[in-house]
Amino acid sequence: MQNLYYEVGSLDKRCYEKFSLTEDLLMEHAASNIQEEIEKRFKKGSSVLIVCGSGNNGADGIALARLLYKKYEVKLYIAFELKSKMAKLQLQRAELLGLKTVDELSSCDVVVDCLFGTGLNKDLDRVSQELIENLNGFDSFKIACDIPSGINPKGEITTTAFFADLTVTMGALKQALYSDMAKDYIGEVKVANLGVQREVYEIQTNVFLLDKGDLKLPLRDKKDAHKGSFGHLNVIAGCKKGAGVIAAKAAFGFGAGLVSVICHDNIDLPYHIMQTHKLAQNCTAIAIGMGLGLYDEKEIKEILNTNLPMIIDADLFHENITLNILEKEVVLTPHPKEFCSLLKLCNLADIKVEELQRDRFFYVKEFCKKYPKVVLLLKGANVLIAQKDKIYVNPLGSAVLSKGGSGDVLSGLVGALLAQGYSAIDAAIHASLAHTIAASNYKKNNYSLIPSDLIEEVKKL
Ligand SMILES: NC(=O)C1=CN([C@@H]2O[C@H](COP(=O)(O)OP(=O)(O)OC[C@H]3O[C@@H](n4cnc5c(N)ncnc54)[C@H](OP(=O)(O)O)[C@@H]3O)[C@@H](O)[C@H]2O)[C@@H](O)CC1
Ligand SMILES: [K+]
Repeated sequence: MQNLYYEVGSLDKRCYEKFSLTEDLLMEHAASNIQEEIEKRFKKGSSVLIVCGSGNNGADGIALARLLYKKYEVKLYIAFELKSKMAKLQLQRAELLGLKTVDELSSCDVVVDCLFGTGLNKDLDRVSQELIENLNGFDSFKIACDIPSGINPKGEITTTAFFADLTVTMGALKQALYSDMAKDYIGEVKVANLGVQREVYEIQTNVFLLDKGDLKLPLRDKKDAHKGSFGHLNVIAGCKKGAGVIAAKAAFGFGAGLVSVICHDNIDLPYHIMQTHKLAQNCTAIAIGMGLGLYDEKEIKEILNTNLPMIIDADLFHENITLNILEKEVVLTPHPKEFCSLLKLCNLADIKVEELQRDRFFYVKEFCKKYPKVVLLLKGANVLIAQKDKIYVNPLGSAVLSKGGSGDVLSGLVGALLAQGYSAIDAAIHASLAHTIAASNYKKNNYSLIPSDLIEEVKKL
């Protein structure tokens, strides 16, 4: 798990004040980290186009040009009149070496984007957009300095952005790199050490980036065990019964000792999954909402009123009945449209999906401020999992999962972990990790996954 920051300007400032490091020194490290990445990948003499803007992102680029000069064929392109004091100083240093700037863009082995970094404070004008689109058209290895130009501090892309193969980000990971919109643009992400180790540079944060190593599987280490030791999940199947059946199968494959589906019609279930008409006496967790459709209000109210661990999904995000349980530690797993509906039900916001996607972190924080016990898992290209003031970002998802039924598998996985005694936040985190890692292990064409494939991959984690 790594720390994420909305802004790092204050961390840079802390370096100057607390460790007596200068801006110049930090910038030298920023540039030399990109130099290292280029030297690892490209042999001497390769051509490197460095495109610089007017601020300190541009200054990083000019410093990089100086570091590469003579070993590589450096083409330094200054796109705008330099404004920052450091950019002017870096250009002076480069010119003293004899390094000349170029007036035209031409395709090179490497393109380094140093147009805008964390200082992007307005929409790109036409000139900047065309410049970025031009660079995107080059068949070069593309490196973004700090953040691909065009992504603003919220992670929003209002017009266009640089398509990086590699982003070398300075000092610490920025939250903006992990918005859904940024996902296609950042490429591989490396953090540059700016003169002190990350442990020293970074301060306490409430936003975290999950990685594969964080996954805790429900492995059974106890030898003296029986099926009751691993809980009993009750899945409430609604009108679209298939959703409940998929969730039940996923839960069984992810370690729940017993799984029952509550359904009033006869359904086709594998022999190891039971069908009942009411909650089992020994039920340890409930999964409800997927495929619910029309329902008997009294029955659903009774189920929601139990104090058992619960995962709530899909149709219930459109129902007032859900408001009654938001003071409890339940797991909610909405996709963006369902979350918009929930925000409206809670009187928090009346927004469209596009607005939510522009500022997912903000709306998740607002919701969790109002309902601090709830664990919210907001689906998306990067899943956000939040409780109270903490947000965990799972960036491991991929388009393989963009299929009907994937969400029902996730509900089953969360339910399985709740049934086995995981806390609500741990169940959401580890189910989401298992779900996304399983999908990334799927070897067939990325359009072909069906829920049973996903469950098979979960079994092999
Ligand atoms: N601080 C440190 O210690 C370290 C900082 N480091 C580096 O500094 C970077 C931050 O530098 P920064 O703050 O100078 O901002 P930057 O991203 O260069 O952009 C600002 C310039 O762009 C302009 N501009 C903005 N939007 C625009 C638009 N849409 N269209 C056109 N112009 C626009 C804006 O113009 P203005 O608003 O002034 O009119 C201003 O001139 C950071 O990402 C990292 O790479 C590292 O070296 C590590 C040490
Ligand atoms: K950049």
